Amino acid sequence: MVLCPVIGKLQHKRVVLASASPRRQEILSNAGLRFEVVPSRFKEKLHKASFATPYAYAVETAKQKALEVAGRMHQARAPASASSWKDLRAPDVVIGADTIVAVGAMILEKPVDKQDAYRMLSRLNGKEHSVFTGVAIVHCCSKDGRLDTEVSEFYEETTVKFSELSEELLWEYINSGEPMDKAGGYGIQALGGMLVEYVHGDFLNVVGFPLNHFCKELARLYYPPRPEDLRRVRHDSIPAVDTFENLSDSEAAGADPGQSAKGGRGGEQADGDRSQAPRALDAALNRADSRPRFPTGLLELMDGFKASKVLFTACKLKLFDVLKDQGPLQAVDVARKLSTCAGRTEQLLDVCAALGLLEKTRRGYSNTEVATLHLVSDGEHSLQGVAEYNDAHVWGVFTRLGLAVREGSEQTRGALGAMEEERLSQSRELTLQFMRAKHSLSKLTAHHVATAFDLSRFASACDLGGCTGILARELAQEYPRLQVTVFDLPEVTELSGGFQRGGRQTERIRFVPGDFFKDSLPEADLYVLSRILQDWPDDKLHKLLSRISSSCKPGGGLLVAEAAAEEEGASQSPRLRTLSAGQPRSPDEHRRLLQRHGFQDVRVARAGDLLCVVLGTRAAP
Ligand SMILES: Cc1cn([C@@H]2O[C@H](COP(=O)(O)OP(=O)(O)OP(=O)(O)O)[C@@H](O)[C@H]2O)c(=O)[nH]c1=O
Repeated sequence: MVLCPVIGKLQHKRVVLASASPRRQEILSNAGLRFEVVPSRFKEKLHKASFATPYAYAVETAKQKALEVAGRMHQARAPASASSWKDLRAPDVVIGADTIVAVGAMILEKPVDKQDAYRMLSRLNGKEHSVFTGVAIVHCCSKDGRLDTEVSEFYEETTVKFSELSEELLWEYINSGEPMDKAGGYGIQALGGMLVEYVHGDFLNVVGFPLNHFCKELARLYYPPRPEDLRRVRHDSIPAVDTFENLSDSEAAGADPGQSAKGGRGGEQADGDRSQAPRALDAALNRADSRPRFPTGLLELMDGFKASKVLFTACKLKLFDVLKDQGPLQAVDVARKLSTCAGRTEQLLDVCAALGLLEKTRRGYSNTEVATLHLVSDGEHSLQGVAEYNDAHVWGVFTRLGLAVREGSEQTRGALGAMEEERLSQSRELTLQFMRAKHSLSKLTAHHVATAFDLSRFASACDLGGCTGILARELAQEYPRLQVTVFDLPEVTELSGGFQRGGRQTERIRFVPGDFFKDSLPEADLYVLSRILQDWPDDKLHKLLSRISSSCKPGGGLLVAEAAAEEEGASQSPRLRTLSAGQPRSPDEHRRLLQRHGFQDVRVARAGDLLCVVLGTRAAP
């Protein structure tokens, strides 16, 4: 995965493709680049004879295309302008490209009509020619209202050989209409591919964009040190989220108490910051001298809470639901539908787009695939419940983290993740929120847990802390003989009815209220603990395992599914660890834990990306 980080360098920038070519758009979006399309109005009218080589012409045309768009967008943002771009951030990067076909010194562009296409194709017939694409990457920066640009340019050459083609075939091809919007009068990616005997070089370069060279150029711009560029270091934080730094409404102020001290970088100033050409910055960051490397990961961590809050807020406002039903929508229309402030809504939408949750095009904002799948409330795989619970509860719990660490008291231990415990004393609404969160997470993992091992030898199972019964349903579906008991606190089992869907297997599932620390456990051949141990500190965990061990018959089983830590002693990713009160454990540590409590033949398997699943058999006492 060499290319992703390179493309990722542009992730938080406003990138504009100054091209109407659908092929370029496709090549770049397939590569994972997020950008807007603003076709250039630059007329391809440079005097060809004044260029020493065909590629010099292509490069200059590409540059003029990109500069025209950068200039137009910059001007449109001027206060006097009536343009709809006025309120938008200026582009950080504008990409222009120009593809030409060259036979010797002759340059062929797009044919103007069928006769022109015929002239071009006849010239190419049976011969080798070169396809050049010139590319310009223009980094823009607004200084005192003036547009400052830094241009990187390059070209790529590919050699193409046409077969000997009959007149009839050429005309048939011309009449297909394909040649008309393509340099040299052919499209190698479609019917034109049949005319081609061989290609030497980058195929995508012929199609319209040399992706490989582009990535190398980005790597050159963003990674290696260049001593002449080591002029200054700037902090290029998470720009998209910075957008909210000058929020003045009370919610934002509460979320970021330190923001007023930062001196609120507003629109123009922030633009100037983030629009810096990357070379000076990144080269400086990678310098080989004694200065430390730029702590990008650390700074992202510092800002991570803002991104979470943006996501929670968008979910709470039902932003993704509105866009699912009615998108794409412009910011004002979203604001109208949500009854929110238009300016702030636009900021929220832009940040969501920068975070990859929304797509922004000229037609407006729409959900990305991940938002459609996981952030729309009624989706089968919706994680809205997790967002809602984290926002309503976990967020507040974590604000007491300092106190919890200092005092270590029972009341504040929840700040380290023992949500279960804290939930007990809370309201019915909070219990429901917790259940919705667990329900949506279980939906993601239940199938993996149920199928990590062949459990068909067990006739009955008891899912301890099984909440809404998602895993129980999956187990019952997977093992047609299996009777499953869901054992959870009375306030949970009481509310679990609201989460049930009908289905043949439900008669094999029963819900039993109880506390696994106090009440006797229902009888079962197999006990299941899915994402339970991580919520408890060692003393409670050993108490629970020893109770299970006493209830389990020899030959019975214990199936444990937990967030996976990579290896011995390795900690889990922060994403997982923040949910845990207990220690993160590696698969081997889980194995030893089960062995210590009388289980043998302990086997370990991975379940999806998230969980490790451990199965042990109760030895005879
Ligand atoms: C040889 C070849 C070219 N093309 C297309 O030819 C256009 C070149 O014209 P351009 O002037 O560089 O681009 P444009 O289409 O006018 O767009 P713009 O960048 O806005 O000027 C681009 O489309 C290319 O994909 C193909 O699709 N397949 C091929 O095999």
